Order: sequence, then structure tokens, then C-alpha cells
Amino acid sequence: MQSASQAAMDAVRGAAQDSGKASDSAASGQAQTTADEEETPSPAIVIIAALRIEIAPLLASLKHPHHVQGGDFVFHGGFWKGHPVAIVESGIGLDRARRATHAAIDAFNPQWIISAGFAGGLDPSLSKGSLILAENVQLYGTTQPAIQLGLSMASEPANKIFTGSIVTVPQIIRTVKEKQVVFENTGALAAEMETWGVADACRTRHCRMISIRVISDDAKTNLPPEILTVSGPTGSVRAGALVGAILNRPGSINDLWSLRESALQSSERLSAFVQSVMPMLLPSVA
Ligand SMILES: C[C@H]1O[C@@H](n2cnc3c(N)ncnc32)[C@H](O)[C@@H]1O
Repeated sequence: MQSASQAAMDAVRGAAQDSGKASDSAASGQAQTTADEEETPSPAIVIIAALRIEIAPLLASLKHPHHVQGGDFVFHGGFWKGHPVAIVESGIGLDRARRATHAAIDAFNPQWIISAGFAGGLDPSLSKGSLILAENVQLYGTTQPAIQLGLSMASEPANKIFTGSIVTVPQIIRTVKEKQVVFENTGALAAEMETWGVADACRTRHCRMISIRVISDDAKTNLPPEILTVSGPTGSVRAGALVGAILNRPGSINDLWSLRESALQSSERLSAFVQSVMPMLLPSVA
């Protein structure tokens, strides 16, 4: 299997070749580039998400998309409003997020990394669909100081946009009670499972990053118990477990279906917000 960073470069190179950029520059009489790297435009922004469903609308906005699997990840290269970008599906969890981030930095050394995805609401005043631009990230259950993140912006509660702390946890915080406990211990607006991994890699590699999260399940929502079993290690739905869950508890089909519906709405809102933030990150490389 090819290395993760090689796959990342292949995805962006594929997009560039498809768009005709590589051959245009050769045809326009500029110095001929023969080395692979020189033909590959380097994305200023790399977006890292755990699951495809979280960023599907963003992926759909790319021109000349190219998808390459490598390491444990799927890399998507493409052009967003004329700018080369890479989107990485890392799978769920801090360790995968950290490794995906190192691979992206190895491949592109981007100006910015955006960690984007769903999160469970901890602050009861945040409803489903609320957006969070994280000011800092905590690592749950440790005494490590929070990592401060890039870009700051004022909260806009009227538009359900909030800035504040988020906390990375080792597993899904499923019940209202568990969410209360994590909120009392951290004061974080929301819990998720990847941002610390991205932030820690970015700190080591001196790369700027932000984390944008959408509340997919709020503090008043109990997620169905099957959530812990139907999703495989990469968050893909395991068909056998799904059938098992439905046989064990027929009501679970409704719960899982409504989860899917709210995931689709959350991903629309997340992708729109990420796209509204990207222009703020691009001028620094213009
Ligand atoms: C399922 C995916 O969405 C995030 N996520 C969404 N809801 C929660 C929650 N309640 N607890 C922890 N992580 C959550 C995680 O980051 C994971 O990758």
C-alpha cells in the first residue's frame, strides 16, 4: 500500500492534471516541469474530518475531485473557487486524526488545517445545528493544559454561531447524564473525538489550525445505545451490527433513521460554514 502522504499528493496531482493546470503551464512556454512535485499545486488549506458524511456537501463543492486511499485514510484533492484544496477522511478518533494531520503536513505543509466535524453538545444552551469555532481544545481526563487555536471571531448567538472551548473525549458521550458530567468537569461547549489529535500534531509541526464543529446531538439528547455498536472502527456502518440492533430493539430503526436525517442537516450547515471561513484563511497566501 502506498504511504499516506504519497496518496495525499496523488489526489491533488490528479485534480490538477484533470483541470489542465499542469499542462497549461507547460504549454505556455514557462520552464518545463518534469519533477512530479513541481506539477502538484500545494493546497493552502487542508480540511480533516473523521467521516465522509460530515463533509459530503463540501466534497461536492470541489471541482475536478480526485480520491485516493493511502495509509488508513481517504484523500480528496480538488479545486475550491480556483484554489487547490485537500480534504482528508481520517476515520474516528484522536490517533487517526493525529496521523492524518502528519500525513497532510508531510505532503503539503499547508498554511492552515481545518479540523471539521460533528460534536455532541455539552452546554445546554446550544441546540442541534449550532456551530462552534473552537478557541481552545482540552483533552478529557488529563491535566494537560488546553491548546489554544488560531482564528478568533465573536460569537453570533442569533445565528447559532459560538466560540469557546471544546473537549476531545475517547468515546461517544451518549447520554444526557454523561454530557452533564463532562460539562461540569470541563465547561466546554461540546465534545468530540479528533480535535486534540489534529491540534497536537499542528503544534509539533508549527502549522496553524482551526476547529469547526456542528452540534449533531445536543445536551438534551440521549443517543441510542446501538450507536456504539453499529459504527465500525472508521465510523462506517457495519451492516451485520445494524441488522442485529434492529432485531434486538425494533424501535432502534427509527432512532437510527432520525440520526441519519439530522446528520445530513448537520453536514449541510457545517459545510456552508467552513466555506464561509475559508476566504478568511486564503488571503495570507494570495
Ligand atoms: C461520531 C463523530 O462525531 C463526533 N461526535 C458527535 N457526537 C459526539 C458525542 N456525543 N460524543 C463524542 N463525539 C461526538 C466525534 O468526533 C466522532 O468522530
